[in-house]
Amino acid sequence: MNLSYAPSTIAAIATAPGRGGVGVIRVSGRDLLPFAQAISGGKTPKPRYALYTDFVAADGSALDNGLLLFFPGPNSFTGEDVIELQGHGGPVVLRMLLARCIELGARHAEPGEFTRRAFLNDKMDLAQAESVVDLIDAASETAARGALKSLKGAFSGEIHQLVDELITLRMLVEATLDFPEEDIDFLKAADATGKLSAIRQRLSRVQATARQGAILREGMHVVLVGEPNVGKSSLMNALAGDEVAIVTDIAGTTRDTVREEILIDEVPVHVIDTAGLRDTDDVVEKIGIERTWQAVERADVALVLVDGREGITGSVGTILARLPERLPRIFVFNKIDLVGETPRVGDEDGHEVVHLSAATHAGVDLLKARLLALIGFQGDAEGVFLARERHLDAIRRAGAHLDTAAVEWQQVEIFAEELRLAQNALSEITGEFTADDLLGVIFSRFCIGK
Ligand SMILES: Nc1nc2c(c(=O)[nH]1)N(C=O)[C@@H](CNc1ccc(C(=O)N[C@@H](CCC(=O)O)C(=O)O)cc1)CN2
Ligand SMILES: Nc1nc2c(ncn2[C@@H]2O[C@H](COP(=O)(O)OP(=O)(O)OP(=O)(O)O)[C@@H](O)[C@H]2O)c(=O)[nH]1
Ligand SMILES: [Mg+2]
Repeated sequence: MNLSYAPSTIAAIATAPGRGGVGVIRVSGRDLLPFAQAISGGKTPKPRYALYTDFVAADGSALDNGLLLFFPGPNSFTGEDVIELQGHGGPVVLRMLLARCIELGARHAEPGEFTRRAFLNDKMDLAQAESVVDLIDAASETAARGALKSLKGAFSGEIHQLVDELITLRMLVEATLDFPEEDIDFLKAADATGKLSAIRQRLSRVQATARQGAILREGMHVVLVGEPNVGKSSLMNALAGDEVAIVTDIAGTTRDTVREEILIDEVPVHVIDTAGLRDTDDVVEKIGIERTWQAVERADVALVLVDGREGITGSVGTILARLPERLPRIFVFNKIDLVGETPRVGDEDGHEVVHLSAATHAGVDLLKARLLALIGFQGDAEGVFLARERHLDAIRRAGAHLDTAAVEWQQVEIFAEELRLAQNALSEITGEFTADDLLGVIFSRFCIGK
């Protein structure tokens, strides 16, 4: 498929670093039967059956014993011959086995190279290859189930269906290009715009599902900001359900940023507690406050905490002035227990507010629900397949081309061109229309051995 691709034999430890019951080395390449015979001391493995054997060094001495699996291509994970050595899971043993594989002519696999080969050999498309990593990295059960759906082709199937419908419509439109006099009547008779709008609607449904999937995968970064002593660390602990940050009544308790990943309804949320913002001469506190601003730069949502008894004061205004305009924020009126208020959410003076008590946890659930709503998570993860920002971007571009096509359909050449561009954008998702350098970026983010 790709001529620059030279299929040398690659090998890597496939199991996680460290000690484990069993450790697996994976080897992929062409014609690996001699390799299997060499490492097993002359045995011939039966394809796809476990062979219990010594793994032997060049001098015939045993390096380890374990199970050898031989998957002759194309019926393997990569589509090439694959050998698995399932040995004892110690780092030293595995290093010795890997060194032996290198001695037998393999080279160290690059990150993602096994999956890349699976992609290049048409064992899976690009969205499926990406879902392999997403499955491994899944932060929640729902995310893992969604990733497996994508791995099994649910997302790719939706995209292929859309592409097929686009191709059918394009054939119709391109055919009329040959008969310019009757083109518009012809397109009307064939209900080209009706077909286009059906495709647009299907795309919108896929987009909505993919968006939920991307949220499940990527989660959000929430930063807690406010003046000292308003209860940021207390809220951090309430969200985490654990004493992760130090709480005292001394202003300036938190000096460094404290991070914790929590799940809200299966959505991974990275919560960042920060040093309270004020003018100070304390050198350490100054550095802490600098870090607060750095965390703000990278956040998706800011929770601006205020003491509920004081509300949004002038010094809060100074903080707000420095928040990036793009950053969505929720004002948290904390310590309502001290004034006997009940928790509530709402819109006050154009600000989204939540009144709660970090100390008693009253209202913390309301805050969690607002956070999910803010990033557009709809709570129902049933049927969601995992997707990435890259996919959403491609879907958005395809949608924009379809929208232009719908407006310009009477200019048949533009109509045809916009349909073609929409199809290309969608094909980037499955990798039929993807530049090599993008593939490099995608696979380099895999771990070694995958
Ligand atoms: N031991 C082991 N476990 C593993 C993997 C592996 O590589 N080795 N996997 C690595 O990710 C995952 C499973 N993925 C796999 C995907 C395809 C094939 C395979 O042999 N496919 C052939 C035959 C299919 C069949 O018999 O139906 C093929 O596609 O032609 C194997 C593993 C998870 N568990
Ligand atoms: N009654 C009551 N006290 C609270 C509440 N939240 C925090 N506090 C108290 O307020 C004080 C300051 O809380 P922290 O969570 O350390 O405040 P902070 O914003 O992290 O402060 P710095 O780290 O100094 O910026 C502590 O004595 C907390 O027990 C609340 O909801 N109700
Ligand atoms: Mg604190």
